[in-house]
Formats: sequence, structure tokens, C-alpha cells
Amino acid sequence: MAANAGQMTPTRVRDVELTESTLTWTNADNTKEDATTHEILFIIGSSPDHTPSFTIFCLKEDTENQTRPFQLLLLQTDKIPHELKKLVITGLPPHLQPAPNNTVDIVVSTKSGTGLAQLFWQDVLQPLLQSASSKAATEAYEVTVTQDAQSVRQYATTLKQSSAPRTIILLSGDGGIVDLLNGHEPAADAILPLIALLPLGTGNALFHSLHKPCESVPGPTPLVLALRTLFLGVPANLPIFQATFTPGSHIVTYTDPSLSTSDSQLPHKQDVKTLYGAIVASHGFHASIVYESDTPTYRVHGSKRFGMVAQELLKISHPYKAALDVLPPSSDTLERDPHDTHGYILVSMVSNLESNFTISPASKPLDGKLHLVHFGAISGDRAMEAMMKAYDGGKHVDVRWDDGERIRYEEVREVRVVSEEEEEERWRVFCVDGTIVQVERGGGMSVGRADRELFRILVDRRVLGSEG
Ligand SMILES: Nc1ncnc2c1ncn2[C@@H]1O[C@H](COP(=O)(O)OP(=O)(O)OP(=O)(O)O)[C@@H](O)[C@H]1O
Repeated sequence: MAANAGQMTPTRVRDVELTESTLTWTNADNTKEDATTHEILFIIGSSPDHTPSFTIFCLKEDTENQTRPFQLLLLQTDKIPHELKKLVITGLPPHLQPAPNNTVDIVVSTKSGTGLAQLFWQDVLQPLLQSASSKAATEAYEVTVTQDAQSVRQYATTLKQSSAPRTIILLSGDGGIVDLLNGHEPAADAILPLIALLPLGTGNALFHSLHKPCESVPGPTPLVLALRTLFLGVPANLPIFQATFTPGSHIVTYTDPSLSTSDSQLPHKQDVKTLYGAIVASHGFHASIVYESDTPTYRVHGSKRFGMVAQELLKISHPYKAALDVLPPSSDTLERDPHDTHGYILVSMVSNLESNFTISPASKPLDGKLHLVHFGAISGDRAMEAMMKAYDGGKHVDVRWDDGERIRYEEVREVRVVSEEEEEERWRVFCVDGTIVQVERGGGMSVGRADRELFRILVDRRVLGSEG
């Protein structure tokens, strides 16, 4: 469907001043208002041959306000403080301008996170794009609003029909990325579509990992950072990995056994051989948390849902029976891990699974390296201790207990996991960027870096500076 919202009229203001990190201004009725510099997105200035005029774009967020969590401010003024000049742009950057040789798509994943993507599109992004454009640009955007769990993949399959440059503004969590990656296989010489990610999911691992060098407390919220990247960012190839599964494996969604089985509760099963991912592939505790927390009942709790399910799983501390083989970066020989049972096997291409959960502290944005994080079938108390240290800047990677048990953390080229003798399906789940795959008894997964890229992604310039 085409977008067609009206343009937002900027508020005329004067006496715009900056004191430390507070922006103040005076309205036409002489009232004074303010915002923090962390709420400023960017400033659109008139072209040099016109009378100077600036529109300051700010986003105020109030997560407690259920009906109006987002407030976009457009302040029009003739003069801005000198310190703000670096935020001035002249309008929509080329990657956001719909043109015969540039397609711009918007994908709104309505069930991501706590379900705010559609409101964000209507109240923030659509008026923002419209107001930043000199013509009615958003009418030329194609908007896909998800109707079901297949919508993003279906959208991705349509991409191969065109070979022109394309920007995809994706309002979702990590699931939207994995769906794009697995719905689209471009021709070898195609111009890779460019993803602009607006983090409206729960964990938003890819977004937080890519923006790690830009995040600070106090500082801009993830959505402010994302909108700055949308307008001011630069494209980079998105490194990905490929997970290959044994025959009989299928993608599955969780069915809460305590709820009565109606049709809508039945698990949806879909055969799978390989999946591309950009974030993590796992088996054990992490995969089980993702699998068992993905219910409507848990989803309403936002990112707390992971912790709630983790508590339950820690009480059980299931020893996952599996064979783990690891290929070090500079070797051609797989090495068998000595453990027969495991608590946590996770291969990560990113540093963070949530903004404050640093699973792989050595991972740098876009470095394309895989790191293994592993522990054996340790007690719930020890697992909890390790997880808490991951929330403390990734200190879990140095944990070692007196009896010799430790967290294994190292760069890897490939990892193979084969689930052994697990009777219950519940303990035979694997996770690729939030997608859950259940394998047959004795089945498993191998993970290594993919030999090609499928998409580019917009990143903050500072990220490219910190590469390598
Ligand atoms: N209208 C819809 N009906 C049913 N399912 C939907 C709909 N829209 C999106 N979904 C599904 O909801 C899931 C949302 O996943 P996504 O990863 O975007 O959010 P999240 O799980 O909250 O965040 P994260 O993965 O970052 O923790 C996806 O599996 C997607 O396919």
C-alpha cells in the first residue's frame, strides 16, 4: 500500500538557545519550552540561496504513556546556536529519496516487541519523512504492514523481481532481519538492498551491537540513534553466517503446554535445511529461553520475558546431551569439546544480545567474526552468576570456578553441535537469530561464516571508524 499521510506543520519558535545539554526556545505565545540535546534528531536547513531557515527535529519519548509514547517536534526558526550547525542537513539523503532508479520500502512488523511499530510509523516516521522532503515523498514509498508471521519473508521473496537500488526501512526486532535474510537470495552481481533498522523488537541485538560505539548513558535513546542513522548514516555490507541443519529439522513456534490446545495454539512446523543469520546461533539454555518466552503471555513483558523464562529454566538446569566440535580460526581440524552435557552453546557474530547484555565483548560491529560462548551442565547458581556478569559488560568470559569448570570463550571458524539421546523435543531446539529450529533425535546444526553477503545496512559513521 502507498503511504499518504499529511505533512506536519512546524511550530514557529524564536530565541533558540543551548545551555550544556538543554535546548530552550520561546513559542509564539511567549511560553518557553525545552528538550535535551539527546532528543534532537537533526536539523534541516534552507538552501544557501534562500533566507536562512532551520527546522529542528526532536523526538520525545514517554514509555509510561500508553496512548502517546512518541512525540515528534518540528521547530522552525531563523537562527540556531553555532554548536548545532554540525547537525544541519539539506533534506532527504539520496537513499531515502524515491526515484525511478531508487526504491524505498517501509516494512512495519506489528507484533515485534510490545507492538509499537505501527504507532511509531504513524506518529513519527511517516510525518518525519514527509516533513523532511520538499515534495510528497512518502506517497512514493511502498509500505508493508505485517499481517502474520510469514509477511516479512513473503515481502523478501518479491525483492528479486527488481535489480534497482533499494532501501528497506525495517521497523522490527531481530526477527525481521532473519526473515529478510532467509526470504531473499539475490543474483551474484545484484546491487544489495540497503536495510535501515528501527529497533522496535525486544532484544534488538543487531541494532545495539552495531550502535555500541554510539550508545551512552545518559544519551540518546535507541530510536533517536536509529533515526539519526536513517538520515545521516552510511551503508556497509552486513556480514552473515550460515547454519545448516540435519534432515528432518523444522522451524517451530512454541506452544505453552499449560494452555488448552486450540488451533491458534498449535505449533507451526516448516521444514528447514539452512538458515542465514547475522546475530547468533545457539543450542541449550539460550535457545530454550528464546523458544519458551515467545508466547503472547510472556511477550507483554517486553525484554523482561527473557529473564522470567530464564528463572524457570535455571530451576531445571537441564543438561543438554550433545557432541560439540569446534574449528579454530587458523585450523582445518575440528576439535571435540570434552563435555558430554552442556548448559550453553552459542556462536555469536555480534557483541550484544540486548543493550546491556554483552555476550561477546571482543566482537566489533561489522567485523564478521564468530565467537563461541560455552559452558557445561553447571548448576543454576553458577549459570546465574555467569549471566549476571554478561549484564556487567561481558565479564562472564573470564569466569573460572575452583573445580576447573569455566566459561569457554574464543573466536571460531565453524561449530558443529549434534544433539544426542534427547527424548523430549523440548531439549532439541536450536536458535538462529530468534528463529527456532527443532531437530530429530541425533540431529544437529553446523555454523560458519557465509561466503557472500545478501544485504547492506545503514550504520553510524563512527562505526566504520571503529571497524577492525
Ligand atoms: N501481524 C503479525 N501476526 C503474527 N506474527 C507477526 C505479525 N507481525 C510480526 N509477526 C512476527 O512476530 C515476530 C516478531 O519478531 P521480532 O524479532 O521482530 O520481535 P521481537 O522478538 O520482539 O524482538 P527481538 O527478536 O529483537 O528480541 C516475528 O516472528 C514476526 O514474523
